[in-house]
Amino acid sequence: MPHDLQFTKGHGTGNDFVLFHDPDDTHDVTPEQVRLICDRHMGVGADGVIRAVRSAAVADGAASLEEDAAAAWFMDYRNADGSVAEMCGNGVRVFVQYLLDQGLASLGPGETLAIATRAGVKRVSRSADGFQTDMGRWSLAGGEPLVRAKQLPVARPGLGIDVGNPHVVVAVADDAELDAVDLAYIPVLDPEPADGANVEFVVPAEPLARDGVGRIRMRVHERGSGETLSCGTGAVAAALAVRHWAGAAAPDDWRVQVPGGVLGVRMFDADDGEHVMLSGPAVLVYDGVLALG
Ligand SMILES: N[C@@H](CCC[C@H](N)C(=O)O)C(=O)O
Repeated sequence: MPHDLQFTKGHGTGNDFVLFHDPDDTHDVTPEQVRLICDRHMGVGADGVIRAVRSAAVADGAASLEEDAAAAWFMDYRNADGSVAEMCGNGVRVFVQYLLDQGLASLGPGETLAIATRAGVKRVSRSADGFQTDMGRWSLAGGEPLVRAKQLPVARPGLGIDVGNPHVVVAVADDAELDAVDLAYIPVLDPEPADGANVEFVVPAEPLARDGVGRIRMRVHERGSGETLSCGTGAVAAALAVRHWAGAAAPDDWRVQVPGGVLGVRMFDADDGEHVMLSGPAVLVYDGVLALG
């Protein structure tokens, strides 16, 4: 049914989203509507749409409530092409800022807010650069597909990493090669993962670690959204991949420079094994109303 969509535009290091709340799951958007909202000429323009729904109102959210009864809000994330994604690392910080701004949640200093996602419960707290999110466990998954991309002179082996959603990280020769890759074209993976993948192109800094911190430059082609200025889960996958390639001497603290800014990634031991923390800013830019046909 046609209705006015009251939305907020926000971003995390330039990865931009249209956010709205639909507490009782009564105003979901169709894939066509998501494509229109995200269209930078015909709509608002965004890399994705984030709907805030009470966890109890949707099956995916109810699953998270079993994991943590405090995870009252479910982050329903859609890519710009209308497809559904399990998780968005930048999005979850912006989602928390949105919940706070709307008076739907509170988060004092030192407190943690549990957010339901399709990749399980993520715990967010305040940090010096904005918010930090415990992204939980990760795994090497998806093998080592060959990556071909426009203006990449040779096919290079990637590393498949699952951080709740699928990624393939590929190291390129140097900054010039990173700048030259044309991500207006979808990178080709061989073999192609069944559910597709976000593809990160990285250049680790030399020397790898200064002051115990590793530094990486990254560009990304996101599944369902194309090239974006940043990808939080991609930054996590990039740091994990570079540490994997570097071996035992590699640090657990990383700064990942993306076209839209800098994200922090830190690996740490938790009760159930190694977790990864992602930190960065969350900015709300403006509110608006869009007539949805
Ligand atoms: N930009 C996000 C990731 C969004 C989902 C991704 N495109 C997918 O399909 O998995 C981030 O910051 O993590």
